[in-house]
Amino acid sequence: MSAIDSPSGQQTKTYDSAFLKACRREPVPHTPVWFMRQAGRSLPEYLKVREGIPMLESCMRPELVTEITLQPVRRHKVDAAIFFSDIVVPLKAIGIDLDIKPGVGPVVAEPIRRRADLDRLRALTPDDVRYVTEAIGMLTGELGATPLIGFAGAPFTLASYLVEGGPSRNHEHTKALMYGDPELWAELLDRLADITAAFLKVQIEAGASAVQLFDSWVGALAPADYRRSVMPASAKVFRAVEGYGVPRIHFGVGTGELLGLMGEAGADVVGVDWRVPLDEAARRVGPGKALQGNLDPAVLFSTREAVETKTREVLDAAAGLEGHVFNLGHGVLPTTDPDALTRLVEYVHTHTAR
Ligand SMILES: Cc1c2[nH]c(c1CCC(=O)O)Cc1[nH]c(c(CCC(=O)O)c1C)Cc1[nH]c(c(CCC(=O)O)c1C)Cc1[nH]c(c(C)c1CCC(=O)O)C2
Repeated sequence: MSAIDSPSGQQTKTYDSAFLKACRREPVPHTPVWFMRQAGRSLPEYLKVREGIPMLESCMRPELVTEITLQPVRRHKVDAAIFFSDIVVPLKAIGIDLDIKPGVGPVVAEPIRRRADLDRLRALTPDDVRYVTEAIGMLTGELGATPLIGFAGAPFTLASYLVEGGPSRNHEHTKALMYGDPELWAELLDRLADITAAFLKVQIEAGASAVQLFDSWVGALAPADYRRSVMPASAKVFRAVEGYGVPRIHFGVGTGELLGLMGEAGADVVGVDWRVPLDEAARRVGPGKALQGNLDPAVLFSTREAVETKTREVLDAAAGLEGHVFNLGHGVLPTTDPDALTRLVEYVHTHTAR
């Protein structure tokens, strides 16, 4: 091993990567790109290694997690890897009876709706998720200078799965609890904040160099309800990991009206879906934060010309930003042509090279 490849040399190179620089709002050699759900069903090599292995089980096999996490980095040359896991993994790890049903999503056997149900949400310890620590150890060795993003589900989005018992369009049971028993709701979110913070800490201590908090379904709330009933718990998660100095990304869908508050909750980078142009998002978020986004994932089903036009629109809207991480406005759709993603990475890299 030469001096330049020594572990500390590698850490410096990771620190100086375009992705982490953009998160810190420093000048970058090119706009960094990664995709939410970049690992997964859009890749034939993913479908091959996952064959016959249930989703949650695959998250508990460090060698498989390492391989799946590396697949999109190899294929698309993205600027960051995202740890292959799921937002419900820490809940499973503390003993919640749940499964991820193909084509459906997480399904919880006994929903959490009463005070007595809270006892099932015990604290998460690193021992509960040793396979995560092990996988990240393997990954950081393989990734070289490419940063690894750790992640977790935010308290509201986790609560929605737990209270509804599965995916939900209207979140009616969740909102019924939030409006009808604010005290129980606050306790539920506080416990989830502690579990989420513990899960993120495990990932950072194992070597993740950024973290993303997915509050995918929080766009269902009005700003006043978000501020009162959700923001305290999400802010607790961000505070808990502040001292590590790793960038904290905060993402949700349909959050145009919440972008300012989501930044205020404690994020360094605010993720934006495709409904709000990035220059307008920057006005809503205010100074001092980088933005991530925001090409509509469905655009990738269109012609090459349309993809390039829509990509240029995103880059033009981001031109005045201090820090921009290019991403889709939500996850890669499962039937996306992987070559369209590879071309998109190359397009952004060449058209933003400085
Ligand atoms: C809401 C949510 C979940 N999980 C996640 C979120 C937040 C992100 C978002 O808003 O999309 C987060 C997640 N889930 C997965 C990742 C892996 C990393 C990556 O982005 O590449 C990440 C970051 C793997 C996965 N998680 C899941 C898959 C698909 C399962 C499979 O391949 O068999 C993958 C690759 C399962 C899952 N898990 C969940 C859903 C809705 C689904 C899809 C169900 C389906 O359509 O089959 C819950």
